[in-house]
Amino acid sequence: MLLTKDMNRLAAFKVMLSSEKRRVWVSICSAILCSFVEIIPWLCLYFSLNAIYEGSSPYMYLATMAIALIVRYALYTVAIWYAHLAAYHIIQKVRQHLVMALAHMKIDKLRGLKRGDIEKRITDDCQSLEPLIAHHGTDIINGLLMPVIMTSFLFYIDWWLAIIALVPLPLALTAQFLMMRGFADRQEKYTKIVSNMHQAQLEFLRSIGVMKLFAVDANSYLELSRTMRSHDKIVTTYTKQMVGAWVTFVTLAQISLTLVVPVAILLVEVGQLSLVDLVMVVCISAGLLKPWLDLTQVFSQIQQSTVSIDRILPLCSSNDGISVMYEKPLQVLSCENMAVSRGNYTVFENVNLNITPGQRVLIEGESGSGKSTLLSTLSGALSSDAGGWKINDDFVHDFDDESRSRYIAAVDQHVKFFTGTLKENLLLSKRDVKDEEIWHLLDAFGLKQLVSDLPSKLSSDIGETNRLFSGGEMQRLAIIRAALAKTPILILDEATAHLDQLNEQKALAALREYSPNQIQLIISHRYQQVKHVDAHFNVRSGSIHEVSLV
Ligand SMILES: Nc1ncnc2c1ncn2[C@@H]1O[C@H](COP(=O)(O)OP(=O)(O)OP(=O)(O)O)[C@@H](O)[C@H]1O
Repeated sequence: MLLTKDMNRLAAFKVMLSSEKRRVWVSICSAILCSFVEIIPWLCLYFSLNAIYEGSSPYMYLATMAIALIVRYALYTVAIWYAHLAAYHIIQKVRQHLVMALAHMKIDKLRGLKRGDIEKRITDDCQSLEPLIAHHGTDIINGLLMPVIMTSFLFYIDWWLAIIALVPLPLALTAQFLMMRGFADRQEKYTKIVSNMHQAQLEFLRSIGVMKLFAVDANSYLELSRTMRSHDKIVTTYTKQMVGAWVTFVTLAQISLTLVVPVAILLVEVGQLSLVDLVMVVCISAGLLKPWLDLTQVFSQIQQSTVSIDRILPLCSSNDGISVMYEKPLQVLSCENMAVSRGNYTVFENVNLNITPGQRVLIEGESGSGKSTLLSTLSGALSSDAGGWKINDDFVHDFDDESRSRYIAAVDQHVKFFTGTLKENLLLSKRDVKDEEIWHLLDAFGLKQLVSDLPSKLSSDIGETNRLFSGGEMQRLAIIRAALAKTPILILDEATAHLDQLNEQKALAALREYSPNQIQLIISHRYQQVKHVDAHFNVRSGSIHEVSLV
């Protein structure tokens, strides 16, 4: 499936349907046949009533009616079954496509997305394609064809009555059109508010622990209260508008019967219409415009589903610039005329640095001075406005994910481990590493005893909850994981903040010994304690100053 974010919703919907072409066609053809077959029981009823009226046997018509009903049921089942199968397959494919697109998204863009919003797009928005594909297609075919077929039957009985039956239609549609003007915009606004509310709810749930600690109640959570108030306001306004429009439309669309029956009785009176014709006219005109009535509801639901397509598309890939594979050995790491801003605030302008393999570089500065910003542009988490980091002569921001991760490993304060064993978590870089090498590092970082005491040692489960280890232990494990990747560059952004002085020294010494040629870029507030430093930079007032080593 080839969805791109530059597509419009119709093109995207076509791409989705064409990925399940066979099932979609079977469903459409069955639904069309089903609508045509539906006229047969009505014809049989008409002919059997006429047969009774004329004193002949109606059984042949009744038998045909029974067969037609069975065929109609079978066709309807096939149409709905195939539409559902197509819908489930398409949703699955769209979800897979989104996951792949997220996996290939540039890391800085990925970091710019909110987790709750991504979750909503992948779960709810994809799910709302289900009614669009599984139900609305067959509903529309049935809804459009049935009134046409039944009106043709009415024309067959008496064309004059058929015209009278259709009189309310233009009135109802005009009323509907006038009252529903601007509906699409309102619907879009509504979906946006629901999405914001969803996001605020997720944020609320995420911070509920802190709120409890400070005894803050739900009403004081500003974002949630604000989005709930907007939701309430918009729902009240829409309900008033919708109810008025709907009642007028339903009343107008259902007056066919009221108009047709008196005229039909008059025609019976003057002998132009038989009693059988009168019965049929009453039956048909009672529900004549009902399918078109239902369609208006279907179309408003379709609006909701198409808004979901609009929300899914921005996550899909487009040609954001081509990432290149890079394999040359690192000779020099440099930062060339780099400017970086965050929001409207320029953090750096014109940064120039040169670092050679084996150098340990210390970066310090006041909180908020831009240390993390500087190194986030190297790890790919942030993009620069101008210039950037280079490995040899090539900009790192042009590298594909795999190349970048072969050169750069990074550890920050927020350690993230995944569900799986300790060993799986330590070997995320997929390098072929023997257990002895892992044990060697665990020993050097003072964690050997701790892991030896675990029930399954390196194969012990370690989940997202990180229950097994303390903050400092988790940080050391994260540094070991980064070290095991054996990248020529390692970024440690406050990665030892939870460690005591002794363990911090031990970890940094172990790192140097394990990879003597590695460039180590270390951000630390306790910079006086970092040993064997080859270059020291102080970040201050949007620029970087080299501090002489004593
Ligand atoms: N998304 C953002 N939008 C606007 N400003 C931001 C954003 N993220 C960070 N900043 C600002 O950029 C500046 C640099 O932040 P950065 O995290 O690089 O500082 P730091 O030196 O690493 O701080 P610390 O030592 O406290 O971690 C800060 O003033 C911060 O408030």
